Amino acid sequence: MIERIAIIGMGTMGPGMAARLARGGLQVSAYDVAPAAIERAQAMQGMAEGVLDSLGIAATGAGSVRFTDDIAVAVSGADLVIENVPEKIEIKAEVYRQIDGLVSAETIVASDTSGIPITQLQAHISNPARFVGMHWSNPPHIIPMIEVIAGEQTAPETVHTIRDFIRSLGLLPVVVKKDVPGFVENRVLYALLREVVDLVERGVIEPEDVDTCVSWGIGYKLAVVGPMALLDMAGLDIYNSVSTFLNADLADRKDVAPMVGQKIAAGTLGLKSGEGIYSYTPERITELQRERARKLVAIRRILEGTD
Ligand SMILES: NC(=O)C1=CN([C@@H]2O[C@H](COP(=O)(O)OP(=O)(O)OC[C@H]3O[C@@H](n4cnc5c(N)ncnc54)[C@H](O)[C@@H]3O)[C@@H](O)[C@H]2O)C=CC1
Ligand SMILES: Cc1ncc(C(=O)O)c(C(=O)O)c1O
Repeated sequence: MIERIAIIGMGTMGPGMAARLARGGLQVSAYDVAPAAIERAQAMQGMAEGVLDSLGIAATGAGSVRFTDDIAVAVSGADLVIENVPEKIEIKAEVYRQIDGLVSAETIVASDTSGIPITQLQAHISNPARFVGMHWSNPPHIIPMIEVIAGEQTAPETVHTIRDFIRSLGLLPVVVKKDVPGFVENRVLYALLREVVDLVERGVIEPEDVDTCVSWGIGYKLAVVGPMALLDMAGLDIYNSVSTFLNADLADRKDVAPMVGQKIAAGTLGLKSGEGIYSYTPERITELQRERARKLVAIRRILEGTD
């Protein structure tokens, strides 16, 4: 039974995850190596709780989030540790080395990796049978789908425990059957992102217009009709006809588009640096976060039939 959870890494994903798990009645310990990240995560709890209220997610039991700057305190007695540090194998491996001697043989260690194969990650931990991929989607307190991925050495019961645990929280587990890079969600997303970056780079369309095209075209529709169901809605004959001339013309570069490297070299990373594809003032960032949360909540409530 999972009751005590440690989250290692309180950056973009950790704070919302902590709030959502606490709302499910869990005792959450939240740790980060950077004191500023802990402070920011503490400050964000109120906002995340407000969003959970507006989603109509009632508290099940007396869950809590306790912040600590000591990893040993964080993982002590944990039934589940969720590693949530940057997407670099060496950083994740160092965390596994640190927690290895601190957790029990029963503790499940899960990684929120966006797509590093679980088989590669579990090579760095002494109990790989209890190691599993648990890939949340951003913002994690709002998006209900979580991918569950086994590596070659993950025990089937570890996958079942995490899948059932996610379900018990009222969330939607999707078990990915093969440990492919990017799993499923990010393979689909990155196929789309490669194409839109290529279209903008080639001057086919402006960034604002591609956002309108995707959000109000396929994006809006896909929230209601999944891509496999969409094939039936359009007709497989249409898909076949379009694919015969279009597939050969789609972006297929193996490296990352130069536009992205140029922006990173200029220090323009997106919201976190105030400029990326678009420019943002600090006020606009706060406004956007509120507006996006409000709209995602409204759409989710409609899709769930609660509004
Ligand atoms: N940002 C996103 O949209 C999503 C990210 N992910 C994945 O989740 C993981 C975390 O991503 P983000 O939250 O975006 O990263 P982030 O860079 O925003 O935050 C990572 C946090 O880890 C902390 N950290 C670094 N080394 C540490 C260590 N040794 N011990 C403890 N804390 C440490 C950093 O101080 C930072 O606060 C990555 O694997 C990422 O690929 C998964 C889903 C969505
Ligand atoms: C750009 C990007 N990359 C990775 C992820 C992820 O799920 O790991 C996301 C996300 O939205 O969650 C993302 O937007």
